[in-house]
Amino acid sequence: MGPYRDVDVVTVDELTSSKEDHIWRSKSLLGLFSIGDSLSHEEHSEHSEHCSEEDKRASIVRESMEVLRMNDRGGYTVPAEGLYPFQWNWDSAIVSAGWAVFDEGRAWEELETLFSGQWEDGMIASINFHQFSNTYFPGPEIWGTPDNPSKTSGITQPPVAALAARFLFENAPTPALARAKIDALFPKLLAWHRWWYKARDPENKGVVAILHPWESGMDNSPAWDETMQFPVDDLPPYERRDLTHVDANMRPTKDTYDHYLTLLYRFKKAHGYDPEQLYWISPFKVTDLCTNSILFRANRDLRWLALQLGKHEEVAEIEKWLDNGFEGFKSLWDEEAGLYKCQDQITGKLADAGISAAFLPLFAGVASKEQAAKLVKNLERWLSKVKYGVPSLDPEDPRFDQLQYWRGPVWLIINWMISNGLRHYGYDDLANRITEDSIQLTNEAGLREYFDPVTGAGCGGRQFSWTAAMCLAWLDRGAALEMGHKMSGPKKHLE
Ligand SMILES: O=C(O)[C@@H](CO)O[C@H]1O[C@H](CO)[C@@H](O)[C@H](O)[C@@H]1O
Repeated sequence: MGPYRDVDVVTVDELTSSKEDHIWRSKSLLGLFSIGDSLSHEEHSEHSEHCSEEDKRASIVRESMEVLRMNDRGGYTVPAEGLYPFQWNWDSAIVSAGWAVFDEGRAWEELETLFSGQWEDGMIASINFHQFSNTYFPGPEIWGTPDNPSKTSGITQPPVAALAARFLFENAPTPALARAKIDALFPKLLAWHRWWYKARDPENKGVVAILHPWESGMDNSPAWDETMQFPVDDLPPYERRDLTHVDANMRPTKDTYDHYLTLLYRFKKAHGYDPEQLYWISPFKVTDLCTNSILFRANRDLRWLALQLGKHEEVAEIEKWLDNGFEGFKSLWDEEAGLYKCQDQITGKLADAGISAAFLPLFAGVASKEQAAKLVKNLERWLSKVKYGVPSLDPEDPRFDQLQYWRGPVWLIINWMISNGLRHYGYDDLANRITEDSIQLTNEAGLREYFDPVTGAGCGGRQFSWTAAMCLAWLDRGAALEMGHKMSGPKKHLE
């Protein structure tokens, strides 16, 4: 039994001693997306010297709501028109928190639609293909998963959904609705988490493997440069669509795409995406920090939900995952670098790249105070080299590229997770710097997919759903709630 049994936020202190439970317990009462992380609307007013800044944020809130409505395809939200025309897994989970700020019913619907594509074995795929589109490659005809026509991709993405479900449940203006929704959703969330351990940790390492860079969500990260060295197969000719929407210098190379597709075709042709086989045959098998940090954090939130629902057997099952995960994370710590690293499960080697996911164990709550101090030292060094944090790669790494997708630019969803983690460990000043940078980036460049950490320019897709959701649920939550309140009449204030 873990010492975290009676508290609702797990930190290393709670896993190793119960001395500081009361501190974390009171912090946790502040809620998930708002753990002191956003300045409230009032604080914004006090701190803002210029009225125009406030007006700017009000217009960003309006635009964020419009972007979600514009990208709404009826029950699900596409990440961006044209570039990503289907329902993506972790995008949708983040986006549901954005909807929750002004449309409670629609927020639950986002998660329900995501789980409507759940595989029999519990997996939630990286992409749900609800409607036809020819603006994205590879689409359903290429994936060819066992459903005919293919309803989903054949791989997964970081399990953010339990975090989002807790956020929706805990902050629900209509508790009875939330209870009914969570009663139905909980078994599906649990089945997905069980799938992770069964399909991706059959050797009981405590940490799970990803089998494709697309599963990490950080698709083009230098952390995969070495692990992607396997030879590519003879591939059917293919035509990329991403380059018709976004500059080639912001997207992965042809060689990288050849590797992505080699994995896809091997998984499809030889093994029909059978997870029990994929784990053993994939030439790419990595312990990814992003996935594992999110899974650990999601287990904490799933445990919290299980406690609310009185599901004690399930609580015990989840606590076992947390205990094993805590042990598993130890193999990912690089003491010399003072960073967590991804690990190649085939060679056992830690990746040579320091990536932004190195700081996500703070979000998971799995780092010790000593490890947190070392991470912070690295983070401060990174931030001293760029104007806007947090770059997706150490700016002193020779591979750093301020425009290339996941090889330098800033993503707001990662900023939120890092700043949230920093606050848990008491690094409020650093968390504020990241929050402020995120505000400046959206002020200057709008709701872009990602941002140049050196110039602040917007990159990738425009009117991007998860960036809009991060403004609504994190950066401008106070203002968004107020605006939502005016639009839809009185409802319970969430803070
Ligand atoms: O580039 C792509 O085609 C897709 C493949 O899943 O990934 C990007 O785009 C997806 C949609 O926003 C994200 O979920 C991923 O994390 C990544 O940034």
